Amino acid sequence: MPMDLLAHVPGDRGWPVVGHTLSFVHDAAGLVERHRRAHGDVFRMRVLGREGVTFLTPQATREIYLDPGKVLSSERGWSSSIGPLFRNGLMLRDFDDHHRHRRVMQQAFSRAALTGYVDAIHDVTDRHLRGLPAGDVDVYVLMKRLTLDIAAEVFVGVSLGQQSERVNRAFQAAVAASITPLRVAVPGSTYRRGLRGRAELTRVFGELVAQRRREEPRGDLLSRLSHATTEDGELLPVDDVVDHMVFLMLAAHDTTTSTLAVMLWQLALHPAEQDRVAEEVRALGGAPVTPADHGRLEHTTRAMQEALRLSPPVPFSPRHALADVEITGVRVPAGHGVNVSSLALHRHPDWWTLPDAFDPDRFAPGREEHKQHSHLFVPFGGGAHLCIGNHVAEVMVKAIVARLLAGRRVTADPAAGVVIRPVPIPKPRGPMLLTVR
Ligand code: HEM
Repeated sequence: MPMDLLAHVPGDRGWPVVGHTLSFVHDAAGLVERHRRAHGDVFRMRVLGREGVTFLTPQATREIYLDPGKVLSSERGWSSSIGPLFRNGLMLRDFDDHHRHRRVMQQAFSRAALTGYVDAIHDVTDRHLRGLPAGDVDVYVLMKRLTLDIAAEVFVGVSLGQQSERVNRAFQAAVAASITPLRVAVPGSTYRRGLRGRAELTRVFGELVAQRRREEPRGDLLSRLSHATTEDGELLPVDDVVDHMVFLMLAAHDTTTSTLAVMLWQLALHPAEQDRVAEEVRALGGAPVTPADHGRLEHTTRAMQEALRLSPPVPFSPRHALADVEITGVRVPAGHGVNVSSLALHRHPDWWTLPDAFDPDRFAPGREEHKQHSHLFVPFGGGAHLCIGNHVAEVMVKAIVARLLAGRRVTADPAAGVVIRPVPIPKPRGPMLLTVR
């Protein structure tokens, strides 16, 4: 029997072969909470074939994200779930290679680029929501369509039109495949559908990158990335741009959809909070939301933070120890996983008042619960892999909420019993119905 190198870490190895994977997929929050209650803030788990240590303290989160010894691989951490499906994306690169690609990609996330995206986001949102009829609507479905259209027009620079449904299906198949426990491409399997979806996305983006390179640079993200250059003044190979774009769709689309759905749902359940947001967004007078407006939209900002706290779109950040490492004094031997969990940290009872309650004022001056530690509230991660799209996400979420709530009111039935499955990216298990008036 091989030596158990994690014997010093509390916890167990779960079921034979699958470990804790099934509980993780079906109830990740419950699984982590059960482990926390039984073992404290550091415990072992075995998920999707990776055996590792999960840390639930902000200090450990800081040490893991900053990784001063450069021994924690994001690529190896993420590849067991999204690897073949979202290969070579920025999060699936490490150290110098990651740094080189991130510098190139940064050109598509500069302040000037963001300014260009703002108007386009506003236009698509306006077009979508202008004709929204009063009545019941599934807010998750509505937001998913809207963010996909934004991704198509603002990021890809095309109206995907008839291709839109196919691209969306291909994309969803790839996302679903990323957490399926059965990771072999047998006919009819989720994993095989995912690999086919990936192939379809590669084809569509391959054609688009070639097209952008034949054209003059334009304002969309794909064009910026297609024309971005390395320090030596060279363009990235087409395959790299395609891999980055497919990954960006993953990183940008379901994350903002989930944030918007949770935020609007909570505002529907909390009319007084909705009033405060509505008053602020009406004061904008229909102008596009820009990064400069964030100061004026303080209630909107807190409501967004609270949605990100309760339902972080990236609930876990897995890493893989390439060498022996000590995190907050706990030894993790080389070859094992290391997990950060914003999902658990954001509701940790030692740090937050009534952690399950929607209470945006916990972020307000005077309380600022999130400031107890630099790495307690980490919806966008930290360190070298900090979300590159955080400003885009913020503008997008606020622009959509502003457009929706400036002239309308949303309500929801508190007894509807909406349950959100947190992994891989939060999604309601059934309809998430809002009544729009
Ligand atoms: C509310 C929305 C979003 C949330 C909560 C979010 C969260 C995150 C988190 C936590 C990470 C780091 C994961 C890790 O270290 O393991 C990350 C990385 C990343 N995000 Fe976001 N994200 C959001 C929206 C976006 C958008 C809109 C884009 C692009 C337009 C984007 C692009 C990326 C990219 C490219 C990375 C990888 C960065 C790197 O490895 O250097 N994200 N995101």
